[in-house]
Amino acid sequence: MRVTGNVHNKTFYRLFWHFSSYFKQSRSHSLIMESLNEAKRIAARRAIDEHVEDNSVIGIGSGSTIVFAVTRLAERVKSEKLNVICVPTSFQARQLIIENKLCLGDLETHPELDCTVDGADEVDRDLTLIKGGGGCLTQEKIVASCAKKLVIIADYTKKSERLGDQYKKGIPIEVIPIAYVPVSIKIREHFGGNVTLRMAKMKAGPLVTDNGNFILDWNFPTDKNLDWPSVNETITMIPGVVETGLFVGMTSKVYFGLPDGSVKTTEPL
Ligand SMILES: O=C(CO)[C@H](O)[C@H](O)COP(=O)(O)O
Repeated sequence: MRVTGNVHNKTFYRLFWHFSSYFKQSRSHSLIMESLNEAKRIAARRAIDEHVEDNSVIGIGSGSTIVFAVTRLAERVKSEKLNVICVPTSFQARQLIIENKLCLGDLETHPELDCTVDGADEVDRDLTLIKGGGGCLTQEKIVASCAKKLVIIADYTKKSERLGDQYKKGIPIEVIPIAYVPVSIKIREHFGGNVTLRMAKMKAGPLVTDNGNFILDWNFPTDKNLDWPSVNETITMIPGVVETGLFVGMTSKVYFGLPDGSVKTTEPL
């Protein structure tokens, strides 16, 4: 009887320890998520308040941070009765614009935009960006290239000195499906590093972009001092490459939401 009692006690304490460490971990995970979401929200809000005015055409980026920007934009359009046309950079952005009852435009009717607001996966000290973590880089770059300003909104984890310091998933590159192997080989031979085909989640096979293409993620060598403008140019010239997630010399201003509830802004020198 005593032996059985001890066994029960041990099992009980093991289970107790297991569940309490599980709850501690998931509590700290949700605290981090809350802090990141709050940082995204304040950055998005400031950017929309400072860059959107009546009668403007705004590019709407993709990702999780842009959701906060669209929410704020919808609030302002409603309360201030603003006339704003929104040009999406992805299917997700299009849905956000429609769900928030904003006015949907496109590049055929509005080829010149006042401003594009978008997120980023990483922003280095020169405001060179890695974008495309969500697979929407090509339309994001096209829309940004048509705007007078590209305003980036991000939480504090996206800020880095050099690309690759924070974002470890590599540089996304959109490719025509038949070309994914030769493009991967050429990038590896030219610059080194590792190139992987991005796979879909909840669907067998590769991820297919809004444009019907594939995404390669290039984990570039971090021990070399890569010159991003020339890297971008070289990769873009490889037949089969549609666009890279490297945004060089395009950023007008970055809004970083910080953990203390403030927003740090950075502009090109
Ligand atoms: O480039 C993007 C999508 O292709 C996003 O802007 C980037 O991935 C940032 O996303 P999030 O706001 O979720 O951090």
